[in-house]
Amino acid sequence: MADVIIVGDGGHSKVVRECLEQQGVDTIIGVLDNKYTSYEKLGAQFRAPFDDFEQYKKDTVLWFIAIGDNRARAGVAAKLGDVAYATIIHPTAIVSKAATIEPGSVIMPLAVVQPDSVIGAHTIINTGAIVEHDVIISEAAHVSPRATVTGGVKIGAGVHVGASAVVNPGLDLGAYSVIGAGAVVVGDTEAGMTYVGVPARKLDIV
Ligand SMILES: CC(=O)SCCNC(=O)CCNC(=O)[C@H](O)C(C)(C)COP(=O)(O)OP(=O)(O)OC[C@H]1O[C@@H](n2cnc3c(N)ncnc32)[C@H](O)[C@@H]1OP(=O)(O)O
Repeated sequence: MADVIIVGDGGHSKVVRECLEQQGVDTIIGVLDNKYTSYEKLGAQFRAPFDDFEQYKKDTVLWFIAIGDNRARAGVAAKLGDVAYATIIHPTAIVSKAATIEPGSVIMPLAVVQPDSVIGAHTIINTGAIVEHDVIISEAAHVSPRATVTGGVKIGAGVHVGASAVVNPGLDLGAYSVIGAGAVVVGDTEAGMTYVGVPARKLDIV
């Protein structure tokens, strides 16, 4: 049982906190977000500005960055430096014993992660998403609700797979590429590019 500080107090944070509470292992002691201008107590927890994070660093505390935007999440991880992170797995998620979930990641309700897959640090496997066998996900990625990543896919850092999208087997998604909601990805994606539709095509850059 560890004390956890959550960074971020938006919609994604609400869901993360619910997952952590239902996991029933660790206890949230506070939430940092720059929407707060000073330290305040809220029941058994505190709220405080994120910019004050240095004063909350302790060997006994775990952190969790609950910010939905992939670049922002990665940026906060870089700022926080060498802290320890919680790993959050909702009790209804099915995670293979042969899968690896790196710290700072969350596996949301009803998600599935199959054998020999690796979920990199600060990654979100959102509600009902499926990550099949042998999928390697780098850090700060997001597989959105009900998306399906089929076997042997490689997902680069910061990739966002939109809700209900499908990624065909063995593909390689370049860092920070974005897959639109409902897309079916049939080829590798270029870093930083956005793909939509069935089959998925690169969006023209204006
Ligand atoms: C818990 C949660 O809520 S997790 C949240 C998960 N979020 C998602 O799944 C959202 C994923 N995001 C999307 O699908 C977005 O629409 C994106 C990223 C693909 C595109 O967003 P933008 O860059 O803002 O593009 P924009 O909305 O201007 O659309 C550009 C064009 O692509 C089309 N388009 C946008 N999204 C899609 C899509 N998912 N499928 C097909 N076409 C699309 C638009 O109709 C538009 O076409 P047009 O130029 O012919 O008019």
